Amino acid sequence: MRVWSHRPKCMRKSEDHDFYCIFTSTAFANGRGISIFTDPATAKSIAGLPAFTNPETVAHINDESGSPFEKRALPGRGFGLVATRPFHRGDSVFSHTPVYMVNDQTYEALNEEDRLEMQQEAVRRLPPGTRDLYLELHGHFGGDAIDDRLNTNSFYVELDSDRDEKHNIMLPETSRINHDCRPNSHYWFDPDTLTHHVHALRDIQIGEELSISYIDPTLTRSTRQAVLKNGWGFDCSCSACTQREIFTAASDHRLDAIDFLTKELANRTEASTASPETAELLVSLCEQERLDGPIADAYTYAAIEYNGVGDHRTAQKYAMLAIERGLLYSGEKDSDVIAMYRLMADPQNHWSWMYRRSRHDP
Ligand SMILES: C[S@@+](CC[C@H](N)C(=O)[O-])C[C@H]1O[C@@H](n2cnc3c(N)ncnc32)[C@H](O)[C@@H]1O
Repeated sequence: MRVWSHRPKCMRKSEDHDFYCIFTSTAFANGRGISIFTDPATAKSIAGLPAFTNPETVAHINDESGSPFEKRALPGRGFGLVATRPFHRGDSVFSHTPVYMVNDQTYEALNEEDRLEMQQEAVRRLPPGTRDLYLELHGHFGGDAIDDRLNTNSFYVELDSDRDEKHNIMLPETSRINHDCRPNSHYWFDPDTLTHHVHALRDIQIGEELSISYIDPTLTRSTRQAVLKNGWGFDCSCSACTQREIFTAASDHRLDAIDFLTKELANRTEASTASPETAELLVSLCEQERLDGPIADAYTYAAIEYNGVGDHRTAQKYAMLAIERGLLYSGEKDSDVIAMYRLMADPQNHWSWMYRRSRHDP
């Protein structure tokens, strides 16, 4: 069966470069449609994914009937999404398929003028309702309207971790969620079903704005603010950015400690001084910093460290916590989440069993 609804349109910079083409399916995801600007080999592997070969996997993904939130104009932040019913931690907010995907390599591989022309064609080929969703998005930088919306709203994803295949994807509904450095929601992308899932990271009250973090929330305040200003053009006024100086200094100090401890825990050589206490301190700092997503990594380190010294019960406790939080933060296919399922089921046969012991034993 033919996958693409239009004949792919291809361009390349010169004969020394590869072709990059627009591949469109107007039927994808029950008629939502998708345009993909990538190389032919990647398009071929995308066309072989369950998202395309088994349309049922994405037939109901973008259904927002009965959505527990509404789009509202919010002072100083444009539009945002506000909860209309309470969410518990772990509740699904929504899931969507991208309407446009663009390979990162197109910036290198095509002249700027050609790249912009191709993007315009990619959006033009979408079904009218989907095209409108794209065009209605907020643009921050000015210039080419399609590119401006891409730069303001896209999410960066890896399609295949074994290949250097980075793509920016556009999800118009998810792009309505504003930023907070201590967000109440987080997302992850399933490359097999081409589906982007958003979940509540903590309980959310009726009337509370849904938020995600656009950046690494473990950065210190001045760095977070600079990245947000450069990348999205706003001065962050979230509670972590606007607390009194003495609280900011304490927060930055904790964030520096989180960075230091994480590096120590990631060091699996005999030279590492990491221990269960190191991991406990990391967990505690993440709690104090309200890092409800990154704490998944701290739980993972704690499980490994406890298993590394032969305390399998505490290792299993942290593995369970890592799974619960990791499913919200990184998804079920994440390698750490999979490793924690394995450790939970059989700690003594996990690679980490007693691995720190060799450091001390003669
Ligand atoms: C991905 S869009 C988010 C939705 C956007 N508010 C809208 O109206 O479509 C990103 C843009 O939203 C605004 N924004 C997001 N989070 C914000 C925040 N915490 N404070 C102020 N503006 C924010 C900025 O203009 C940013 O460039």
